[in-house]
Amino acid sequence: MAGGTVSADQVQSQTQVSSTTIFISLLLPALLLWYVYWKLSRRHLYKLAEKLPGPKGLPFIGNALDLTGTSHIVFKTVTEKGKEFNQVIKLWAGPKLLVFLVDPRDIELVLSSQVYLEKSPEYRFFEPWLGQGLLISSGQKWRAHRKLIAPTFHLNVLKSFIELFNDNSRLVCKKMLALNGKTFDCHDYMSECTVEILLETAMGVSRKTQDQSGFDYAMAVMKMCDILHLRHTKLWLYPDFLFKLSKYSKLQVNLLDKIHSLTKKVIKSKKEAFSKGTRGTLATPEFIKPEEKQEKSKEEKKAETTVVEGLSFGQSAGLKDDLDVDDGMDVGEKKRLAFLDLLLESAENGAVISEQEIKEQVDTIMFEGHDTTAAGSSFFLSLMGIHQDIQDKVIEEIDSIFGDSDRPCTFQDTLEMKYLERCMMETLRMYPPVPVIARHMKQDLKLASGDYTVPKGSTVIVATYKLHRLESIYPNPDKFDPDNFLPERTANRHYYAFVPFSAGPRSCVGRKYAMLKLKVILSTILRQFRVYSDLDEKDFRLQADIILKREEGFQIRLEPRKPKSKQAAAS
Ligand code: HEM
Repeated sequence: MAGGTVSADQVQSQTQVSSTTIFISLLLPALLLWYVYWKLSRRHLYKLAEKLPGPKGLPFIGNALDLTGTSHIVFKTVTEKGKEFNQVIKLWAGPKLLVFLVDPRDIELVLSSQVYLEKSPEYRFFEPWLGQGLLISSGQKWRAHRKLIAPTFHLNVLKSFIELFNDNSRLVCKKMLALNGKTFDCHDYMSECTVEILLETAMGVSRKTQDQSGFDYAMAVMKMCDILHLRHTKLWLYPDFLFKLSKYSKLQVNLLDKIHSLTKKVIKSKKEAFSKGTRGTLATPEFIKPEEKQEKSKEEKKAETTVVEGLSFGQSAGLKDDLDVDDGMDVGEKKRLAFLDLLLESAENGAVISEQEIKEQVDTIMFEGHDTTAAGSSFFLSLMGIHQDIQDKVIEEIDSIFGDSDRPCTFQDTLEMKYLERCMMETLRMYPPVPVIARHMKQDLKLASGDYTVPKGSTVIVATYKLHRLESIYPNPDKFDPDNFLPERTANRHYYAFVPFSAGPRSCVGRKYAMLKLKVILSTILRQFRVYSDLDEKDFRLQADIILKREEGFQIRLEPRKPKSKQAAAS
C-alpha cells in the first residue's frame, strides 16, 4: 500500500501496543491495591511482631540471608544468632514470620494445647512423599488416624518384637565385625538396620520375602531430606513452579520413585499374606514368650515407679500421653495388632482408612521410624567413642546383666539398663534427632515467659536443640553428662525442658518403640565391641536436614571385646 495509508500489520501492532498498555496500566494499580490490602490485613501480625526480640533484617527479604550457605553453615548461623536472645526469637524469612520458643513454660503452652495442633505450611513440602500421613495431617483425619495407630505401638505389641530386634542387632554386629577395626560411618549401618527392623516389625514383612532394598531406601530418604531442607531454607525454592524448574525437582521424582517402590512392595506382600490367611498373629499378646508373662519381678515393679528410669521411654517425668494408656494392663487381656496388620484389617472391615491412606501412613512410619533412630544411635556410638570413661560404666552395667552369656536380650534386661538409658537420654538432649518442631498459629498466643504475644498467622518453632542446652536448666549444658538424668536431677526440672519426642497430643507415636529398639541394638553392639572415635565433639559439624546429623559422617572404630569375667578367666 502506498503513501499515507497504514498497513494491516501496523494496525495490528498498534492494537497490540495499546492493549498491552491498557493491560499494564490496569495490572499495576491492581497489584498496588492487592499489596496495600495484603499489608493492611497483616497489620495485627506486624504490630505484635514488632515487640518480639530478634536480629535485624533487610527490607523485603528480612533475615533470609542468614539461611544461605550449606546446611552446616545455616545451622551454625541460626544457633549463633540465637545465643544473643533469651526466651523468644523472631526471624523474618521474606514475608514469613518465624517465632522460635526456648522457654519450657512457653513450649508447654504450644505442645500441650488442643488448639495449636496444625503443622506449619513448610510441612507441605513433604506431601509428594508422605501425602497426608500422621506427621503432617490435621483436623478430623489426623485425630481418627492417631487413635487407630497409637495402640499399634503399645508396650504389649513392642514386647513381641524383642526377638526381631535381637536378630537384626546380631546381624549388624556381624557386618561390623567384618570391618576388622577399620574406621567407618556407623550411620550407614544404623540406617540399614533400622529400616530392616521396621519392615520386619511394624510392617510384619518377613526377611525371606524382602530383597536388599533397605539400604537403597535409606540412602534415598537421606537425599530426599537434603532437598526438603533446601526448600525450607532457600526462599526461591518455596513456590512449586520455581521448584519444578530447578534440577532438584527431577531428582525428587527419581528418589520418590525408589522410596515409594519399597512401600508399595511392602503393602503388596502383606496383602498377599493376608489373602493366604496369614494374619498378624505376631503381635498378639498370646505369642509373647513365656518368660515375659512371668509375675513382675521386684526390679520391674521398681522400674515402673521410677518414672524417668527404666520405663520412661524418653519422656520427661510426669508427662503422660495416649501411648501410656493401659501400660499397666496385664499381658493377654486385650488383643493388639502391629501397625500394618491393624491398618489392613481395619480397611477390610470397611472402616476409617482407605488404600491410599494406608500407603501414606506406611510411608510416614517408614520415614519417621528409621531416620530418627539411625541418627540417635549414631550420635550415641560417637559419644561412647569420645567418652571412654562413660563407656566403661555402660559396659560394666551390661556385663553385670549378661555376664559372659551370649543369650539374647529380653524385655526384663532392658528394664535393668538404667545407666545405658541415661546415656541415651543425654544423647537425645544434646543431639535431638528432630532439632525443631514447627506449628502454624491459628490464634494469638500470649507467652508465659514474658510480655510477648505470638501473632496468629505466624509459624512457631519449638527450638528443641536450644532448649536442651539452656544453662539455666542444664548446668554446663555442652558437657555430655548422663547424670543429668538421675531421678533427683529430673525431679525438679520443668516437664517440657526435655522434649526430644515432642510432647502432648502430637507427641511421637514411636517413642517407646524407639527406646526399646535402641536399648536392644546398642547393648548388643556394646556386648561385643568397644567403640573408639578419632574426633572430638568440637569437631562435629552439625547440620539439620530435617533430622540432625553430622556433615562429616559418624566416623567410629570398633574393636571386639570380651566380658570382664571372661577376660579375668583368660588371664
Ligand atoms: C529417636 C527416635 C525418634 C525421635 C527423636 C522422634 C521424634 C519425634 C518428634 C519430635 C515428633 C514430632 C514432630 C513434629 O511435630 O514435627 C515425632 C512425631 C512422630 N513420630 Fe517420632 N521420633 C523417633 C522415632 C520414631 C519411631 C521409631 C516412629 C515409628 C515407628 C516414629 C513415628 C512418628 C510419627 C508417626 C509422628 C507423628 C505423630 C503425630 O503427629 O501424631 N517416630 N517424632
